[in-house]
Amino acid sequence: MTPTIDPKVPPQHDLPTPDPESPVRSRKPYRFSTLCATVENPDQKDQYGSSSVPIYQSATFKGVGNVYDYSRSGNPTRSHLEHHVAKISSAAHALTVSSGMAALDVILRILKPGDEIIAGDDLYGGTNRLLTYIRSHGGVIVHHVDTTNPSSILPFINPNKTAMVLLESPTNPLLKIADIAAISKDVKERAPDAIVVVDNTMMSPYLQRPLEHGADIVYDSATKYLSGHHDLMAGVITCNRDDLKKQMAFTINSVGNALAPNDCFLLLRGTKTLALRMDRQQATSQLVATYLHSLGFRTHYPGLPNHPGREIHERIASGNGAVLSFETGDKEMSERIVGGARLWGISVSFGCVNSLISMPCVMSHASIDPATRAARGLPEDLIRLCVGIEDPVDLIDDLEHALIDAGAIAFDGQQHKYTRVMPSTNEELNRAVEKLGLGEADEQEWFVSAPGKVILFGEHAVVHGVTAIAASVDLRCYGLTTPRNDRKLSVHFADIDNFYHEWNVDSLPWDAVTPIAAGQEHPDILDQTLIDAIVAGPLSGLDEEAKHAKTAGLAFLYMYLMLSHSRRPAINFTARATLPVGAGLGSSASFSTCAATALLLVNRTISLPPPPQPASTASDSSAPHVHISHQGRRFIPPSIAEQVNKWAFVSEKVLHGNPSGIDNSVAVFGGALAYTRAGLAFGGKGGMEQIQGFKSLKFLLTNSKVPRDTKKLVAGVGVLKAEEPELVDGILKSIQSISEEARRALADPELSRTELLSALSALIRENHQHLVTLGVSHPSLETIRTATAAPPYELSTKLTGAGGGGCAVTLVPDDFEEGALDKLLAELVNEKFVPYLTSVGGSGLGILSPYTPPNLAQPQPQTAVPSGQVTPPETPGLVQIDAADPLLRLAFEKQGLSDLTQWANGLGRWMYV
Ligand SMILES: Nc1ncnc2c1ncn2[C@@H]1O[C@H](COP(=O)(O)OP(=O)(O)O)[C@@H](O)[C@H]1O
Ligand SMILES: C[C@@](O)(CCOP(=O)(O)O)CC(=O)O
Repeated sequence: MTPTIDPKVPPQHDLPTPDPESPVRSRKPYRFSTLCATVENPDQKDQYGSSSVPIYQSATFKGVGNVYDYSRSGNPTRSHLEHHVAKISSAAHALTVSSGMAALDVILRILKPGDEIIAGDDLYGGTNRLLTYIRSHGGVIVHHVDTTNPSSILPFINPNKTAMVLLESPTNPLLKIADIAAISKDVKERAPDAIVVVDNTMMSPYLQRPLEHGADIVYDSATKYLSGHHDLMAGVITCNRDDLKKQMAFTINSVGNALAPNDCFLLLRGTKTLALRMDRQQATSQLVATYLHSLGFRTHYPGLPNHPGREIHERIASGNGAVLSFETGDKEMSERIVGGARLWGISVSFGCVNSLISMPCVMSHASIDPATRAARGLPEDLIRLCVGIEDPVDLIDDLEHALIDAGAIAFDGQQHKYTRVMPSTNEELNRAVEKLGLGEADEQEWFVSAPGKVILFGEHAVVHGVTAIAASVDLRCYGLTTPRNDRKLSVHFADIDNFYHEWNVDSLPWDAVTPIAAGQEHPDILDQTLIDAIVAGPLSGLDEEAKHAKTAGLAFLYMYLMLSHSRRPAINFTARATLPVGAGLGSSASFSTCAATALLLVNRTISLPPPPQPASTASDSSAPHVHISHQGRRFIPPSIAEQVNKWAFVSEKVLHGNPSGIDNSVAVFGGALAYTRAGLAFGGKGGMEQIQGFKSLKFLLTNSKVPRDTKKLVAGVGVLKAEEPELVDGILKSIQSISEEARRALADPELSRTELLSALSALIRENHQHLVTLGVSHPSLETIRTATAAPPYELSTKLTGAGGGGCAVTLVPDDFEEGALDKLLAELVNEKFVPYLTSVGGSGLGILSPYTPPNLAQPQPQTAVPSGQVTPPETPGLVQIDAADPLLRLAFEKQGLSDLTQWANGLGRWMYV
């Protein structure tokens, strides 16, 4: 596919600049508005000299071999229009069809199954819908990336597969800027056959001509500025390449979606005033944007000095257009503003001479499901304004009235002017939670959590392919990402000596990253080059004493660099856990799961399914039934859980060298699992299976408080296995049969409760002895074992996790007397151990829903309150919030550890795997 026209040389137009009349003063080429107003086609002179192009309202044309025969294939009014559009677009060819979406459809039909498209992630809803359709019905692979960052496209360009890159700039409705020129150059260098397509509707050919910046095809919804009056629907396509024009003209003729003669006439008339309308509309837009910005609303308009893409936009376009959007901080307030405006008509679309107001999330972008909207950072409270040609004073006056009536601004007697009424602190906080995941480039907030684990049988042996049995514990790690606006990345590990560190995003070792191609998974082996680059770069200045934080930082940075290569978001990540760190209860896996989930969400590698349906009422039997009782369990689909699990395993490898994967699997999936490492399967094929029964068992976990190093302990068993293979193999076999026996006992309905408990007790003692032989016990663990085994307790205890210190787990029978338990706990505490009576088998990975109304001020009570009893108000816990800081982060970091879980649960609805 070689272009027959050099796109760098604009084609000559048929409205020639008149010859110089004087040798000293030459005539200049006609300017845009002159071209617009002058509809002339030397090849189509009208026989009567009509001043306006006539409407050839005829389906057929008589005769054989004439220029026109059937209006589906060609019509004189349409030819006039297409000639005119090509002229004002500086294009060799123009085609006109029945709508902007019809234009995109014609363009997309160039693709074949298996082709790949790279498209933006802030696209018009209709474009998104059509792309989704061709993905599911046309076998075309669509990658949505942040096109406002040219380097985000690079990892997705495949010289053999990328067939099209679809851009919008400015995007609608967030007005983000894509560098069409730089992206076109990058694409052409890497995939010369790929076609760059630009939706230029927001700008029109007056303000931006992407063909001049390297695009191959440009299309406009001519329903907007080109026609200007919202009295017709049309789409135009322009290009310089003959081959592309031929192919698209073939499609138009085949499907019959060319623009009808009457609409061609109206569109031709509309284009004559394009420049005049646009000049007025964008001048007023600048005034409106400045007005809203000065009131303190977050306003998106490329004409504002703080617009992040302003410089690029000025390079590729000659004006800022007449669409802008702003955020109020409160969806209901936005609805009141939109409802209160009179001159601004509530309507979808834009480009009309009349001004319009809308809320994209409930109108033009409603066809994008809420989860995708959230993932792509479209704020639910966003108001879009499309400015018309009315008097600017009237427009601003009307908007001001709507803002006042909605309570968004109020008169400040001291300042003698209207100022913004900030949503109250709680509303701001609610908004902060509501914005979880609703981030645009600089707005990612996700709150996630994952449980720790207790291994009942099979630790260490599981590394070598033996089946292990583990369950989640009700102690959790929490992770929160919040946006930063200073191009920095920071981590705050509150549990590791309150470690905090920040880096400039752009100075991270990006060059050392080999991005993982779309659709591929992280390889089994870690990228040592990247690890070395992180250790030698961002981690090099850190204090040697911060060893644990450094390892956690390494795991976090490794995932950040791999996952954020295209987006490079500036964020803070804070982790806090109610779990003891490094005690054998899987703190590293729950941390890894939180970090992996947050990074996958921030980078939009995963996005949540749409919000749950509202609960059905008894009177509405037709509504889908929703299980309120499961409290969001099973909301996160297995595909997302598996992806998180893979990345959590990557992080575990960074932290532990050769982990089995059991800890992260429990942290992600929750419940109780029989887990066998894939690839090594000792007792059969690898995999994991949920097992029931643990929830009803009572366990005592005792932290010896002796620090240990999982990596070294796992490596130590590896060395022993190499040195004494027979001994270790024998132990592995025995542990395999212990796990199998435990699984059988738990699943056996015939076994009485007493028999089950005594079988498990025996297996616990046996397993512990094998771990002693493997050399991973510790005197402190033996002390705990002896104390719990002594009369009158006579309980069975084993070490759990890597051993060498850390925790021991003790099975507590149902009928174990409470007084005896208290006495045992007191003895353990007396020995300076920390006992926990935990419950096991609860939920795995949780993500705080971005959909539900949050409840920051009043955490949900955790226990059921008998009816009739008044619940005393909970202490909000959110006190002393520094308004300058991101509220949610501050509240999270300040929350007391003992209340952390209750506080987090009270924030809103958690969705679990
Ligand atoms: N809440 C946390 N914040 C930051 N890093 C953590 C956290 N929890 C665990 N880690 C990382 O995991 C390491 C502990 O792993 P490990 O010794 O295996 O303990 P565990 O048995 O609890 O998983 C820590 O040194 C740290 O690097
Ligand atoms: C020893 C081992 O079986 C469990 C490690 O648990 P922990 O790090 O002590 O929580 C190692 C593994 O399975 O990766």
